[in-house]
Amino acid sequence: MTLPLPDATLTEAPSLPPDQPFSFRNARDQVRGQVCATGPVRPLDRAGADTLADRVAPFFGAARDADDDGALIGGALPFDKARPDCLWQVAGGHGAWPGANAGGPARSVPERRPTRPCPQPPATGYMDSVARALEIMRAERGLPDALTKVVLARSLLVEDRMAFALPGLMARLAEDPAVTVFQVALPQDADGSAPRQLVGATPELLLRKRGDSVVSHPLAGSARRLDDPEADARNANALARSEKDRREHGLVVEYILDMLAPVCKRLGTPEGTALTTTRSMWHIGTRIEGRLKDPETPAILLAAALHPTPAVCGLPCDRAARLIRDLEPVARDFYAGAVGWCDRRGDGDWYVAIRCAELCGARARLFAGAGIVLGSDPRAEASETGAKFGAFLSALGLPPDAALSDPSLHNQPNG
Ligand SMILES: C=C(O[C@H]1C=CC=C(C(=O)O)[C@@H]1O)C(=O)O
Repeated sequence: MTLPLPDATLTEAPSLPPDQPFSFRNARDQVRGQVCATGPVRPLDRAGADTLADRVAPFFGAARDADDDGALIGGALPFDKARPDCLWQVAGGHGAWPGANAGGPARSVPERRPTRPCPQPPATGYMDSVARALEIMRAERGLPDALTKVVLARSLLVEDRMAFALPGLMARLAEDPAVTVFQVALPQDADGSAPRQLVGATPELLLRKRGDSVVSHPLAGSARRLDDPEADARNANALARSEKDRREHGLVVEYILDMLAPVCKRLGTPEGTALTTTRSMWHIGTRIEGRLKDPETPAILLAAALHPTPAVCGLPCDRAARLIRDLEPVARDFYAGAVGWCDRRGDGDWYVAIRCAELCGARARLFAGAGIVLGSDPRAEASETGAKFGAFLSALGLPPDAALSDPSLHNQPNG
């Protein structure tokens, strides 16, 4: 059973707007690949996605008068769209990149090493949840409304003696040019604890909008990168040929195409499906391109409509979300939500909030999930989530395979 999240309205302390409400850096995008909020900063009233259009309307309404003044809305939408989001309205996006202050040439080596991560749930508990989801899928096979996919996550708690230093962490995450490194300031808890930040290095573009053009690049189906080039290539080939992974991926592409079709006059996958890679993971990816019927539709609303895709939730969406709530012991909050920004023209970039952690002072809670479909193996899915922690763990100064050393991941296949 997931521990319930506290009611945000009761527990949040009224806090000052943060100096750095959000920043994004994508090394491969030369045009708008770096967006770092710059003040003055105003929080948007926090509520669920059903009121998002009304809450952002004044921002876009001002566009006609301001005629593209550089102002942005950005931040994070939670995994559960009924929960309050965390959005900031700022004067512009040309502020300082937090990672630039990291200093020192050897960014890959942080000054201190935190304690060993504590898995929640332990790998065995995660495997039990995967087995339970598979049981449900097998029992429902062929029925209308049958559960066909659910993305189950687990978390690692990492504690240090002193607060994590954001600049060094972000600089180390940004060493991989294949990811978008991001930081979003989250609302502070009422107990006056340290400010909370969502920090990550996501490989997955939920939605990019420029004028009437939209792009989404869903990823699903994964394999771990290996140091040995031959073994690494074998892993990639096995992933490309895996019927289970291609099926797991196809469900996400189909879902996004179905969601975008009503708002697009043209829509397709001109590059087809291909393997993509970060420094630590192989993924199956498909670039989806479309032309909007109404180019004024803001990116933030399109992203909120698409989210959560079956890359983070499952199918049918509401049933998968309920199972996630029942089986995951730690509430996701903003993990597996969406992070991004949007300008007054409605252009913007929104990413799937994965390969990330919630930082609060000297505590970091990392999350990683894996898509479960018929044919998934609980131990392999637990290992996959272990591998997905790798990039963030090494940015924290821990061994990237720290979540893979659990003995239960190396026993004989479970039945
Ligand atoms: C849910 C996560 O990854 C998603 C994105 C890419 C590949 C995935 C997979 O193969 O299961 C997941 O759908 C995560 O990293 O926490």
